[in-house]
Amino acid sequence: MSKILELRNVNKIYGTEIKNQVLYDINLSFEEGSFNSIIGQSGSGKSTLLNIIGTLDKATSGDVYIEGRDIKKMSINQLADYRNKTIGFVFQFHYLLPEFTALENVLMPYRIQNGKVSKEIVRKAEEIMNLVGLEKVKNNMATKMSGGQQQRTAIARALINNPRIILADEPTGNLDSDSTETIYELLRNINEEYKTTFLIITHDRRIAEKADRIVEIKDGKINLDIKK
Ligand SMILES: Nc1ncnc2c1ncn2[C@@H]1O[C@H](COP(=O)(O)OP(=O)(O)OP(=O)(O)O)[C@@H](O)[C@H]1O
Repeated sequence: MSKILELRNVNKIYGTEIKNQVLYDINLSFEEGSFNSIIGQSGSGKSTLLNIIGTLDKATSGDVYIEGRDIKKMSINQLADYRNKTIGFVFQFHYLLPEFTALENVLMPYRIQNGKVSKEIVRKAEEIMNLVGLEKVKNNMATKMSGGQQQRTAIARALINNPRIILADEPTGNLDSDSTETIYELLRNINEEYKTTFLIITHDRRIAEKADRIVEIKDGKINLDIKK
């Protein structure tokens, strides 16, 4: 397997006058197609780490390589392209657009990237929605679905552009334990079917232990790194 992500000596400091160092010299790499969980107490720096990998935030120092490319050397356009094509994001709060249907929400990243959608891409969106068990509610307004259905819509949306990496920040944080299990099985299936690399932040140790690797962040440092 090859490395799809690598962080070298990544530090993050927030603030200019009052400095708050949140990440200390993080060195980590992730194999293509691996299923990883990131755990740690609230405030330990998990989201900051994921946001840096997703280029939503910048490291104060250190290097991040994605598919072997140094993200510091990418232009703004290349970075936007990378965010859209290589990465799929899933957040605790799914940020679906309420005035659109589930299907239209799933199509949105494609529309943003390409301007318009073809029949083919609508078919693909429908296939993904079938995969995540949304065939019956695909034309419902986003607000007229259950929490679990909304989260599955967000997962389908993250998949539409065939990302190589999915970054998920507490994707089941607001769901009950049955829906949590279902969503994790779904993410695992996607990982196995498409060999998509997953980095998932979770508070739930039970869920974390199902991953191939558990990285624990404590006070901005890697405290544990367990590979199975
Ligand atoms: N944009 C920001 N500006 C300033 N400080 C921030 C910012 N984002 C996060 N922090 C600080 O960085 C630290 C780490 O936050 P982060 O969100 O990465 O933690 P976390 O482990 O994801 O926590 P949680 O599990 O509660 O989501 C916290 O002390 C937080 O206050």
